[in-house]
Amino acid sequence: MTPPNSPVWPRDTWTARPLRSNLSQAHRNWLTTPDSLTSALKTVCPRFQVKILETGTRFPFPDEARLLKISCHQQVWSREVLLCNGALPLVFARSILSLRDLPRAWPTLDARDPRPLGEFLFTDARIRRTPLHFQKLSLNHPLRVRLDRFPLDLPPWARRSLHVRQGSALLVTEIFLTLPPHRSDPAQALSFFA
Ligand SMILES: C=C(O[C@@H]1C=C(C(=O)O)C=C[C@H]1O)C(=O)O
Repeated sequence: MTPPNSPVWPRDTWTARPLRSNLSQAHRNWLTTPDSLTSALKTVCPRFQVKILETGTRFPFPDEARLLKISCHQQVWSREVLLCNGALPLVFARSILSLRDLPRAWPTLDARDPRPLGEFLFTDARIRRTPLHFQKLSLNHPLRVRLDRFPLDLPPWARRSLHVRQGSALLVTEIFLTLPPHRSDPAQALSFFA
């Protein structure tokens, strides 16, 4: 079921391995960065900051509702931000969580907290993260529509994973708008294309 008067929603084509596509090695490496994206960005962005775009309760997109096993008509806790280096937006990030889980499993989660979610998602031992999945967003994907207002100079690949705490899943989706400054750490040499 899709919300009333919604556009035609794209197929759900999330995959555990980005397909061979017009992806630069640098873009692939950033897309597959394990652990905290915030931590990785801070190593190359001297003026790293989170710009909160929107917080509140929203309807999930169909491919989000399917992953969270909820209805599209069930509102979720929602937070959308830009991860920036100074005034330059690097990553658009959208995090959603079923409202019924919020107080029990995520009692301290505050959508308006100016700190990056990554600062506690990767420090709380009770939170388990699922493997990253990827999708090249079609033009009519609702996330792509969200990006229309920002400069996008990369192929529109998104990554997402669940952060699970006490059985409740926070879905985090991220899209790189432009590549951060070059990283020289050996981790960047990682490639998931066997
Ligand atoms: C999950 C992380 O947190 C980042 C920060 C977010 C925020 O502050 O809303 C959202 C998604 C991530 O880009 C991370 O650092 O990996």
